[in-house]
Amino acid sequence: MNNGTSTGPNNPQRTSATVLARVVAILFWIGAWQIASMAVNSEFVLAGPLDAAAALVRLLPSGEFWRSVGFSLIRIAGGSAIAYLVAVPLALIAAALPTIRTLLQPAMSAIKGTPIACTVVALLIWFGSRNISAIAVGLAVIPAVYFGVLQGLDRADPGMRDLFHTFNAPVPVRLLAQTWPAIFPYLRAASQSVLGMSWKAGIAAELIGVPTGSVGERIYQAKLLLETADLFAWTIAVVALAWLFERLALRALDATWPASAKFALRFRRHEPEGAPVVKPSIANKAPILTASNLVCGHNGIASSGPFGFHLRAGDIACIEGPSGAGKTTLLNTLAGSLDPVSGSIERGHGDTAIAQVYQDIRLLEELSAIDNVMLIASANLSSAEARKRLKELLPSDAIDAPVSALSGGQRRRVELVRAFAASSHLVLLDEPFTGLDAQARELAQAHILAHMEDRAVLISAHDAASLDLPLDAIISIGTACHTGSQAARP
Ligand SMILES: Nc1ncnc2c1ncn2[C@@H]1O[C@H](COP(=O)(O)OP(=O)(O)OP(=O)(O)O)[C@@H](O)[C@H]1O
Repeated sequence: MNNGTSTGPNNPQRTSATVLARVVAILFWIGAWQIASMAVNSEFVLAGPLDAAAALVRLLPSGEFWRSVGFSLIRIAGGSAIAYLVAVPLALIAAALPTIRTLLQPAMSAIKGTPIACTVVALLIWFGSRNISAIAVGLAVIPAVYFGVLQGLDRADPGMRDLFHTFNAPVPVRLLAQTWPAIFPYLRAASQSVLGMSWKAGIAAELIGVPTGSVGERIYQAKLLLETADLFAWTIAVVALAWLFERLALRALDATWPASAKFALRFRRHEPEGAPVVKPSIANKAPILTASNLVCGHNGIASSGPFGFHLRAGDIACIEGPSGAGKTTLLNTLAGSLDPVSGSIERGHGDTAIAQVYQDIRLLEELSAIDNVMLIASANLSSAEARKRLKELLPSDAIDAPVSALSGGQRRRVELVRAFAASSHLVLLDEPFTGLDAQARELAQAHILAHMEDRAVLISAHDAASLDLPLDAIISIGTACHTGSQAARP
């Protein structure tokens, strides 16, 4: 029976019960520690928690305590920060250049696999003891971050990569809005495991090198003088510092997404002053794009074609064919996301700019509809104009909400607005009306006609007759055999 009581993970009763259970568990172990120290009955061998707490209370007000903490904190935090600054760019370079990746692989694996204690002895000989913790921390953090980032890049969503590539987004936009979210979860997981460990590595290095003024030196002195209570007090302080450091660093990392995508809005592509949003039409209406004997497929295996057609400024053409005929494959080949199996695609302008609406939704889910549009839009398109265009197809309250909160049909309409907000010669639309009701479909078709200006538009559909658009050409793709026949514009 449902008595109205929430039983989910956010239930406050459950949360406070969980906290209480944890406190009880901690108290249990502190009690066990106290009983063990009372049984041993020697403060030198095993000081109890009360002795350690008393020692900590004695240490906390002393300037020497905070100077030692500051000494080690600067080196451990500094070593970690430098390690990130080295490892992230190295991973980006290694992901782009296989030779560099192969070259770095054994070095990173060796650093990762070598115990810190062994490394520290050599580091002491080379660099002395003063900054030993920073170097040891750097060596612990670099491989973890490097391999984490590399894994993120290897598993980056190829669809989002194609999106930024097809729309020819500037490099800073790609790095901040595509690369960063791809590596972010992997970097976070690596950071979670390595940041707490960095304190262990740093303090272990200080215990071996005993640099003057460090936490390691204070722990070493406590051990020499058999001040077990002080030893435990320093250990508690180090554990607390490591915990705090990890929490703050992870919070700072968490704050970077989706902030980085919003920051990327500053780097939108700038067209020359006063240039129209649409690229200037090609002289004499020469073809924007010509496909000759074009055979399309995946991994070198042909699935449709050969195609022969051309598209000129202002053309609206339809690729028509049943499910599985090869419409998406042809569009992705024209966009440059897939290589042709054979034949050629000639771009009339050399730099024929392409915008695309994909069959699967490709939006930055955490960003609003307006931010998704503005990220890709021509820098000459004002935010007010983008908002106006979105309002043609979406309710007002959907424009500033994260797109993850929109319906499938609404998200598709955001993609449509984005495609015509970008500066382009050719817009490829892959079944753009999927999931739209009759009225939304009508509005979407009107949006295309209102904003295509001098662009060519190539649109895929199962049946060209279902489109209420003035078509200049229909490219029909056959059924079972997947070989294409097409009617090029006369
Ligand atoms: N990534 C892939 N690797 C290998 N083959 C693929 C891949 N994607 C699609 N195919 C194959 O290519 C052929 C054409 O698929 P495509 O998605 O282009 O068809 P479509 O006409 O767009 O279909 P639909 O209308 O269902 O979207 C199909 O036989 C499909 O199985």
